[in-house]
Amino acid sequence: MGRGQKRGWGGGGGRGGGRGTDEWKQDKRNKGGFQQQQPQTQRPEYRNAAFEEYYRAQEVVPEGEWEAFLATLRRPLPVTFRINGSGKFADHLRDKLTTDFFAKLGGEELTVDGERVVPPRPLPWYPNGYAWQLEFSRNQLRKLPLLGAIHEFVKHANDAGSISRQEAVSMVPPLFLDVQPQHRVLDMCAAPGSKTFQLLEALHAGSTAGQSPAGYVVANDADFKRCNLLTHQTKRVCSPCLLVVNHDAARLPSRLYRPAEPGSANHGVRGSDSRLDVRFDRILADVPCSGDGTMRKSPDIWRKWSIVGGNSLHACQLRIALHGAKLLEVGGRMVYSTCTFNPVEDEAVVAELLLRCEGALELVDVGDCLPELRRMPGKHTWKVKDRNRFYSSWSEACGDGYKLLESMFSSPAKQALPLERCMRFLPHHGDTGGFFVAVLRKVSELPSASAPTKEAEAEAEEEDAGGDDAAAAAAEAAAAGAVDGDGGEADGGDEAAAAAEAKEEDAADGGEAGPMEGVEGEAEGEAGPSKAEAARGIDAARAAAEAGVAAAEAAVVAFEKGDYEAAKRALAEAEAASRRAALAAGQEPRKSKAERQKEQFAERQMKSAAKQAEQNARAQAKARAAAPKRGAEGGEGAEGGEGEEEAGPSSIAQVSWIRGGGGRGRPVGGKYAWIDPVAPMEDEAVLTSLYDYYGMSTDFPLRSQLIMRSMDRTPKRLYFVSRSVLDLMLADGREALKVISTGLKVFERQVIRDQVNECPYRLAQEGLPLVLPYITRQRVELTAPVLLQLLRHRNLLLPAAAEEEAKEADATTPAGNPKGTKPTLTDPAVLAALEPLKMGCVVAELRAEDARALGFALPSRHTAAAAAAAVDKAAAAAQDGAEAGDVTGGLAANAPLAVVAWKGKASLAIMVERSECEQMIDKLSAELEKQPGAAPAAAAGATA
Ligand SMILES: C[S@@+](CC[C@H](N)C(=O)[O-])C[C@H]1O[C@@H](n2cnc3c(N)ncnc32)[C@H](O)[C@@H]1O
Repeated sequence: MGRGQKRGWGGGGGRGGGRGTDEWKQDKRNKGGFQQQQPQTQRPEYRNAAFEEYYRAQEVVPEGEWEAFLATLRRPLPVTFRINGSGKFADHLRDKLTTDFFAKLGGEELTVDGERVVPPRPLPWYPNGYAWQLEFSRNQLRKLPLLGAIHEFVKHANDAGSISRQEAVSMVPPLFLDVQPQHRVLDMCAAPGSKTFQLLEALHAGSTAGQSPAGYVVANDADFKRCNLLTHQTKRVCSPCLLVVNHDAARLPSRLYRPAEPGSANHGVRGSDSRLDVRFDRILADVPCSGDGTMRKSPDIWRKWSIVGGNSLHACQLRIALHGAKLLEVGGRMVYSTCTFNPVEDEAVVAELLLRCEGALELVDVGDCLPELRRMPGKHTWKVKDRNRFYSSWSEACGDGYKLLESMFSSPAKQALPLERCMRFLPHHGDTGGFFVAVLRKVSELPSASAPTKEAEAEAEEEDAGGDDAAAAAAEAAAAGAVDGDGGEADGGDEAAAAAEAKEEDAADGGEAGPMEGVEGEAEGEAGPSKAEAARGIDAARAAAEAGVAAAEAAVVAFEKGDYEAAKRALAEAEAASRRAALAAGQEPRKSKAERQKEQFAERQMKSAAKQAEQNARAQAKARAAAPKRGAEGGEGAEGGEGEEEAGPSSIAQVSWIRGGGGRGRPVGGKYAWIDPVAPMEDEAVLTSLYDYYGMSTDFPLRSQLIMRSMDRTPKRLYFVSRSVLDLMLADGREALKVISTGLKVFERQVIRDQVNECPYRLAQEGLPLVLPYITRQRVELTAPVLLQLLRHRNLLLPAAAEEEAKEADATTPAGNPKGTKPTLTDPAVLAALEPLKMGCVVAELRAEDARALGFALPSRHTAAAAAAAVDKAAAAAQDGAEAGDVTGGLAANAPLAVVAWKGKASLAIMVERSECEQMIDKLSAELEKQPGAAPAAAAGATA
């Protein structure tokens, strides 16, 4: 496809430099992820002399390939996607795409208006043929119905979570990380979460429904809003093993402290807290970068590119990488990646990291892995340029260079490192974007890390005990400001402030000088205030921010009392203090992140107070009303039950621990008061009703691993967290971790007004694969045709109600059909099985016999002990290098076919999103059609 042509499913049109942010914008603009290319006349000219001069000089492109490199960069990016999960369903999707669609396109010779249709191709290096590349022009899409059908299919699959659209080279770093189910994994710069998704999939590989792997993934991003996006994007993995946190990656807590239990001999004794050194087996440092490898997707970078972007991010990237090295377990693996070609952000960071770690970290030779993935070896020498000229060495630049750091330069010591083991992916080699990946292994403790001094430890405890959340908030605001809204360029002042505070954190963290030393100093020396100035700024920032937090807490108290005027005054005070904190931290007097968060928090409090008052009034009115009202019955209508919470001060839950925010109902406001809390569900009445109603085996750890994200006694949703994630949160008694989200939604509150409500919670479809094996009641098995019928119609009348309907239905339609007759459940075996079940939530699942015949996962029933044993077995097998099984559990895509449904008086209705239903319909009917002698009608399911 030539430069002037429009691509039907192209990237393009993105604003700004950062790939992460740009991916986010694309996702927001176009849910299906397939956007139309802008007409060429609206495009900027794809030239940038500074870019060309810089990269010609760096010699990152092999001799003779420069024109091909530039030409490819100027073309839009083909669409690439990967199939989520693995095992039968993933294979089914791949095979369907191949046989039903791609094969029908024929070979190379297909043309539309003389333009060749590029055949879809699997990415040859991606395992199992699960990743594909498509490249159709808009004209082709319009004129060739089959391409339109492919477009629709892929769009639906994307919506339903069966595939993920992701840039080809962005799929690479997780593949080199080699995550196994027992690993503690950290994704340092995770939003919007496409790689976190892959990491979670790898963690769950080999587990079956009902199992949680022993490991976990901590996904971090400095940007609060993007953390929410990350939470949303990774929801589809349905994992209880994910913890999303919001920190500057270079300041992620490396130690957690757990106070002695109340009642124990040491309770309240200073210094008696137990300490957990936070370490990870796998770390992905996919750092913020100048993003010029994404030019094909974000052509704006052609216009914006300048040398400043990469140079100003180098120190931040190095700080993140160094902190990653510190958090890495000995024997563990870390992948450092960027989407830039720039050696200053790539090899320079890796080389400096290796030198500072003095042999504790080494580059892994992955030359044998993914041999079909073409790559260029890393470079040993490169040049550094400031706004004036190129320099070949630090000695040449140290007097004259503008805002340059020694760590940016190559040196004889760096040249001796095996930097050729780094990998650079060039766009014209695989028709992709550009990327850089280095795979590192920690072979010993970092220098000086193993023996922090006594003073440093005492200092660290002092610092932690002080609970300087305000300073942390100010620092995080500064750190987050280091990347502009479009995900790329550092702002010198913010960067320096963040760096200064990072230094403070390092001291508090045990004074591990060694490899960390100098990064911040250099950044300060060149780009920001002096150390003394920075320290004074921090003190002032801390004082102001503490005042801000106190005022915000006063605002919360006032809101809770209903004194809105006092609350507004306190909020104004909090805002002013927050502005002072930002100024003192060396930021521009624009609104800081902390300010915005506090404002949003206050706004939420205001809304929640108003809602509470309204609910109170409603509850009172309801109590006064004598006559029972007819309630919603089943199906989507029943979801209205969510608003049925009682209100008032008595509705605040009393729990044994809280992490994160707390807000309303939390006596001291909580460290991160503006974030939803994480607290255990400890209401015995609710727990008992869950166990009883669903007949859950008592070894399923609802009592310890069910959490809520609000302090209401009747929270709307209940989430299940894996033991490993829970342990991490419990170890964090001082709330060093700023938890944004965790847990897999397993129950949702559901109250039906005219029905005795035996259990106030229905199951949530996303948590079903996890809990179903432990459920012994309220399950009904359906034959494949009946399940298909239910999925298609969503609501099936029960016979008695159907008779009523029929009586009411007068005469017939003009076509002679009975008027008003709705799809009805008539299968006697299913009706008999449904009969003894209580009204309310039920699980409708494909019966074992049909599942076996059609090759689906069997409905499973097992105990927690058996699941734990299976997890251990899988972990041991993984450690021995055995292949993971072909079933990936914890992922809805590979669970047995089952849906959350509602048995009402008149009908059986399912409570599953339409797009998910469509995927199930597709899978089920495809398998039914394959059955010998299957009539198309049978495959289509009964329609009456
Ligand atoms: C390249 S994007 C990450 C893309 C992501 N790994 C993915 O595959 O979806 C870089 C991310 O780093 C975040 N970020 C920037 N500075 C950071 C810092 N100091 N600490 C942690 N995250 C940071 C940005 O908000 C952005 O989301």
